Amino acid sequence: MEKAAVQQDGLLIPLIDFSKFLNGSPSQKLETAKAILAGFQTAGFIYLSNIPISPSTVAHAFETSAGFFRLPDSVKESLAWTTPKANRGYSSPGREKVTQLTSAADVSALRSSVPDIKESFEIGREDEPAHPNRWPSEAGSLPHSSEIAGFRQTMTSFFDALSALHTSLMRAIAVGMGLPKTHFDRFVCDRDNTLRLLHYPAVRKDVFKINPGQVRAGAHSDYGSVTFLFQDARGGLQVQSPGGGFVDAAPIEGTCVVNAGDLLARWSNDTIKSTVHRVVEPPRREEDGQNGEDGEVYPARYSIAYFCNPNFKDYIEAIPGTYATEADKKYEGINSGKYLVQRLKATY
Ligand SMILES: O=C(O)CCC(=O)C(=O)O
Ligand SMILES: [Fe+2]
Repeated sequence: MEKAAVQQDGLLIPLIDFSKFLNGSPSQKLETAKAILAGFQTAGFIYLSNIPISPSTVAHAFETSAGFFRLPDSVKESLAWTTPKANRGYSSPGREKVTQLTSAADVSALRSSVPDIKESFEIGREDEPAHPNRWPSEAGSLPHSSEIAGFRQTMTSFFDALSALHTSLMRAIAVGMGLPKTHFDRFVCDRDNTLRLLHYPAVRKDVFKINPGQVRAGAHSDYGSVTFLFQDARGGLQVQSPGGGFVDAAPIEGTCVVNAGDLLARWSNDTIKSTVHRVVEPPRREEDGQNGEDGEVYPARYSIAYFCNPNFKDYIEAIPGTYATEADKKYEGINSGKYLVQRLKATY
């Protein structure tokens, strides 16, 4: 029986040992697949332990990501995110504004706009000539070369490992639904996924007091099929409970969080949930205020998300078994790529 990773206010997010789906007995495989599907159907979120990506690989990806975000702003800006279709490159929405809060004018500007306090870098699949990734130069002669050594290699191999994990997870969902294990293989083979490095800079604690609406990442649901999310030990991720409040989805070492996105909800005829989540300041800890360890500032938080999608060229209509008759289908079929570009256009 799996454990609960989160259990509060009617939200139960299961913690599932993925190795039992990959390497277990036939009955363990089936039971695990059913638990995964049930987690997506009820919470829209699960935690997976024992994924076939080693903790040292994940740690190395985090170190490499931190090196990227230490690059001079001018270098990062030269790699700026361009278009929803390409969906690759660097974004720094509202960063200066929120971390250098000095004047009353700044405060009121912040009140009215409340930008997310985050910067991100998006990486797509490499074999897409129309939209090349925006890699920083790793030339040894550059002043920042030590920050960025091996960046491209590290991120492309992390992308590859996650795309294999995506295929395995979709197999678990297929088995959970009583479909042939490889049902979704043909929908994920193009690897039209996005690896997003996220950095939430250190921020003064009073920013959150002055503006109660301030968050590190605003409430949203993801767009695609599933998202794999690796978070550091800071905390701050919250998931909406059935009652509408937000519940902490605390980091659990050695796990990754996986959530279903809007396109999978639609694809599943709403049998799977795409649940709203956000990132706020870290939860208050016992030691806060006693030894003044963290002082006036919340330390930086890093996370890495891998957004998975059905192949952009694919036509997405209700998965077999999620409807009894044609009249039960809640949505028209839709092209995956078109749907996702529409959604991205609305955010950027
Ligand atoms: O950083 C996180 O923990 C969550 C990020 C997220 O939800 C997103 O980028 O869609
Ligand atoms: Fe998200």
